[in-house]
Amino acid sequence: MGTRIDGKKVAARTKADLAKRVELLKARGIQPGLGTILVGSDPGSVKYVAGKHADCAEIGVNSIKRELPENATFDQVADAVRQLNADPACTGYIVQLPLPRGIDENAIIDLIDPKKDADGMHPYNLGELVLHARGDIATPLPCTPRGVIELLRAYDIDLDGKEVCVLGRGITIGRTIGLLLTRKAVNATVTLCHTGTKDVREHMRRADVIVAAMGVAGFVKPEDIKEGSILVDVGVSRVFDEESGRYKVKGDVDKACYEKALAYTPNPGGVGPMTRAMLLQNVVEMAERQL
Ligand SMILES: Nc1nc2c(c(=O)[nH]1)N[C@@H](CN(C=O)c1ccc(C(=O)N[C@@H](CCC(=O)O)C(=O)O)cc1)CN2
Repeated sequence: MGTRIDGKKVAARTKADLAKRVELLKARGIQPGLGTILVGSDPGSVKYVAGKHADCAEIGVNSIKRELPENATFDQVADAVRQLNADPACTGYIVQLPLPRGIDENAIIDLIDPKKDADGMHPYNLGELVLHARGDIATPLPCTPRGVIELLRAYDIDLDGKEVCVLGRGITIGRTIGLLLTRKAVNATVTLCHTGTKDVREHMRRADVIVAAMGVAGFVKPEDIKEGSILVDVGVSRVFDEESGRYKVKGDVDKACYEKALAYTPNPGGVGPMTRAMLLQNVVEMAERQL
């Protein structure tokens, strides 16, 4: 059985460290404040946003909440974005994704002030990431990819020279994690697989590390992975559980794979808590840049 990589534990340690940094910021007259824009009432999004504010309270960051109805227009969402851009109490903010159907997410993300882009998803910040393969980077990094890398680092898993197979081309991780994994400091080789990939199982079998982010419950099977691989499960599906009579989060990795793996992130309890911790880290770093 591979090592279980405990995202909750690493996230708790990260938050404890961030709480100290927030104290230092406050002592120097800077109060960080995280804003969230939530449009509609998707139960997952409502829960994630509530979690973000609970995290803020835990480490001493102020919360600014903007909620809009499911039928909000593009202009109403854009107005909320412009207000947070202009609000000095808001040092960083996010627009919770997905937005209701019909609202152009990319056009909304474009309107975010890159200096307040706590998700690291604005085209300017993604462009900075493309440009800076080496050295330090002073722009916010996308939270989920950063969370994956920090989580593996916390378990001394060195990605230098490793073959990483990424499954899924979504904006929160699939499209962006390669930019972080291929930075000189990480030095991994990345293959991005998606619905157009011819033999995805062949790619998985070759990989040292699989980052599964497709949202297809149990997609990665034991016969698809090599002995001693590292499995990072980011996929989220809500599947009805007959035993408890409730919907439960199921990842992309079939639990039977854990026997064959060197290490694996459980789901839930792996990358999710790190996504939240990295959002706070971005907020704290953005505030520290004001010093
Ligand atoms: N603007 C953004 N929207 C979305 C992002 C994002 O990073 N920025 N990512 C996801 C949702 N997300 C954060 O927003 C997120 C997802 C999951 C978790 C988490 O801690 N999950 C728990 C399980 C929780 C459950 O039971 O449902 C876990 O994995 O242990 C945190 C944040 C899409 N939208």
